[in-house]
Amino acid sequence: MQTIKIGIITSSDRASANVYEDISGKEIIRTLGEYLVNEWIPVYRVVPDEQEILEATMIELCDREGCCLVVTTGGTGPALRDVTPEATETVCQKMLPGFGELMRQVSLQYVPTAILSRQTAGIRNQSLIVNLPGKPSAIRQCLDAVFPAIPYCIDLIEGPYLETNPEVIKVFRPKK
Ligand SMILES: Nc1ncnc2c1ncn2[C@@H]1O[C@H](COP(=O)(O)OP(=O)(O)OP(=O)(O)O)[C@@H](O)[C@H]1O
Ligand SMILES: Nc1nc2c(c(=O)[nH]1)N[C@H]1C(S)=C(S)[C@@H](COP(=O)(O)O)O[C@H]1N2
Repeated sequence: MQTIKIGIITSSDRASANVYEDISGKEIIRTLGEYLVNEWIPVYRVVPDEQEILEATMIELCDREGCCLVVTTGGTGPALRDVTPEATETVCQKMLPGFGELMRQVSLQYVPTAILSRQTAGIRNQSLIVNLPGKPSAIRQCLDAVFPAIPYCIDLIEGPYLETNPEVIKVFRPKK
């Protein structure tokens, strides 16, 4: 059986320059490790907020590394250098706007500035790309909201069968 790979991309000028430690990317890896019962390998990159670098990194993780899922953090806001949603839209053939809609709705329970995130998700070939905000606390809040739909989404693009620990998070697969 093929190894399941999941990509994690942190888009942050300061984390990529080692001004601060990348807590958010590591929190994605930790959270997915709690959710999944499958064996999986993280493919982790920390890059500056540069659209070309983000696009190249997403393409590398999807096409060359064969990640079925790529989760990004950071660069989703209105700041001049925030370009993660643009990079995601450029590399994806199909967008899944429901991911951003749900994550913003859930995040509003925590911060009124949740509406400032343009986070989205989309499909590139057989990979699902999901954007999360940069704040470390946003990672678990957003993943807990959307992860129940992710394994079925990956089934639909003929990726690996993801299984979770139901005591941590329950996934939903409509009965065939
Ligand atoms: N990857 C990360 N790891 C740890 N803390 C982060 C990370 N990303 C953001 N933060 C924290 O959240 C705050 C707001 O994040 P935001 O994404 O707006 O940063 P930013 O101003 O775009 O800067 P940068 O791109 O250099 O991270 C940051 O000031 C930092 O304290
Ligand atoms: N759950 C959650 N969502 C959140 C936030 C947060 O702290 N928690 N911060 C908001 C803020 S202040 C901004 S500017 C946007 C974009 O953040 P980003 O540019 O780091 O991706 O995410 C928003 N969404």
